Amino acid sequence: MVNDYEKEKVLAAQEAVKYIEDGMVVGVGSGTTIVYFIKYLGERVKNGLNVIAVPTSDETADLCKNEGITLVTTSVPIKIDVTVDGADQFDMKLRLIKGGGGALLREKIVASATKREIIIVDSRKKVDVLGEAFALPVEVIPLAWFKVAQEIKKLNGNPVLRLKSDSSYFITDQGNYILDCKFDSIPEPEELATKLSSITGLVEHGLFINLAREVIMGKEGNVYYFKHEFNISKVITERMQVDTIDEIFVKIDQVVKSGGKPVVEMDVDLTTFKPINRTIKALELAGETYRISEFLEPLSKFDLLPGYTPEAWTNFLSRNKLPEKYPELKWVGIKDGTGSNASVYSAFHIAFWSTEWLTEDILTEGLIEFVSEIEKRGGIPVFISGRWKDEQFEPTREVLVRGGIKDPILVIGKPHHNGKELSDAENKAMRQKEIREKYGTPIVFIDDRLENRVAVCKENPDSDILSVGISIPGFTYDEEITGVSIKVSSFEFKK
Ligand SMILES: O=C(CO)[C@H](O)[C@H](O)COP(=O)(O)O
Repeated sequence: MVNDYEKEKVLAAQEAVKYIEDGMVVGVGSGTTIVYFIKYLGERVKNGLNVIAVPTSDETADLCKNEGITLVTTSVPIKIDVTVDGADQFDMKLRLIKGGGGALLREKIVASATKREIIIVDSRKKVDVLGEAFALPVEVIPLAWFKVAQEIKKLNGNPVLRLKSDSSYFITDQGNYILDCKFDSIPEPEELATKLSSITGLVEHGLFINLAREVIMGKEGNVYYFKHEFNISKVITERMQVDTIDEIFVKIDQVVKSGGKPVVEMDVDLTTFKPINRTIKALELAGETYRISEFLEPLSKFDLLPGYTPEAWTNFLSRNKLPEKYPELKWVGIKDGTGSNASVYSAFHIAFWSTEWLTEDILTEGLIEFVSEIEKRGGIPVFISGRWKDEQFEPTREVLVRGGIKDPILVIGKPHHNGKELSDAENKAMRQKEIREKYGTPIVFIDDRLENRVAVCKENPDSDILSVGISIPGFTYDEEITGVSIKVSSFEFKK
């Protein structure tokens, strides 16, 4: 009987094998998840697929041979089209810990020669912060293991020499030892990687940074994709990003200096949160209802996912010429339309707002550092959202806390005022007074929608509030963003 995690591995492996095309040079990773991938690749080879495989371990080489897959074992080619490998942990920046099976050195060599590194995992591997529940494997020259271990202790790691079940030393395919190094957590993997790489006698460490292009994860019968390289928003340049964030910091400093309490207000959806999985699932559901085949494979069919606002949705439709392809469908309409008011948009929108998926959102790049810089300078970060149901509060908080924002201030929607239903913009405008009374002076408002920015700025006429547009990579944007000069694509900034 295959248990749940084995099923998740199977799902991820079945998905990954679809990316292998005739004539490719394919890197093949190591580990128990990869065993399934080799099996499915073998099936395709038996059906006529022509590939050359580059194995990352002797065990993988043997498994490939048994499946009749052609191998290169002499030296790693300089160009590998796709590599499929497993991982012990991955985070939202697709940084990995690898080496649980002891094959990290060859895995890293193969990954660094690969154009498209696909990682396949079961759901236990997804973490917010690397290293909390897994010791980082490090490959060392046997002669140097004790010296290297002492140096790792100075970096607050607790290294343990890996042994086999019979208590003999675990020897890698290259004849080296493995130190499994337990850190409390690894919040700055780049920094640790640099320090580890400078230790003489340490051959390679299991932190894989900027190597994975996507992660395919099986979870409870579904397949989830995590991609790092979404198309960067074309409407924002790096200069704009840097200048805008600098302007925000300068403004905070000025207000603090004059004794004020500067508040930086940030919208949630498509500003501080990236709803990737929710968008994919909502497209899939709408695709099933309206028989739109492209919606069933959104990541391979579209270069940008649709933003959920009417403007971003329309932008998505015209960008992909969908109404021309399916003229019989009603593509736009009211967001919660049902019955005769139903449209593809309402099917998408209703599914997109399913409460049970809210916790799958991830934070926009750089948010944690941005928030902590605001606080360091004496500013007050406030998350403001038109999310309108009571049950949306906890999942919103959960995503922020899980992402590393310990005690977020959340100002979340009140859909009615004096019996009147408020729009997102009206709601955000109405909350300004409360924010001024409770927290301080709003000096920055960051939101992906122009109408929200306009409404909030009107409510803060005296405070000279900075209105910042945002278009996060990977999603279609409100067309109005093109006419805004103060805008960002994420919260990343140069320190
Ligand atoms: O890095 C690895 C081997 O060096 C493996 O890919 C990693 O340990 C994951 O293995 P599994 O798929 O068995 O969980």
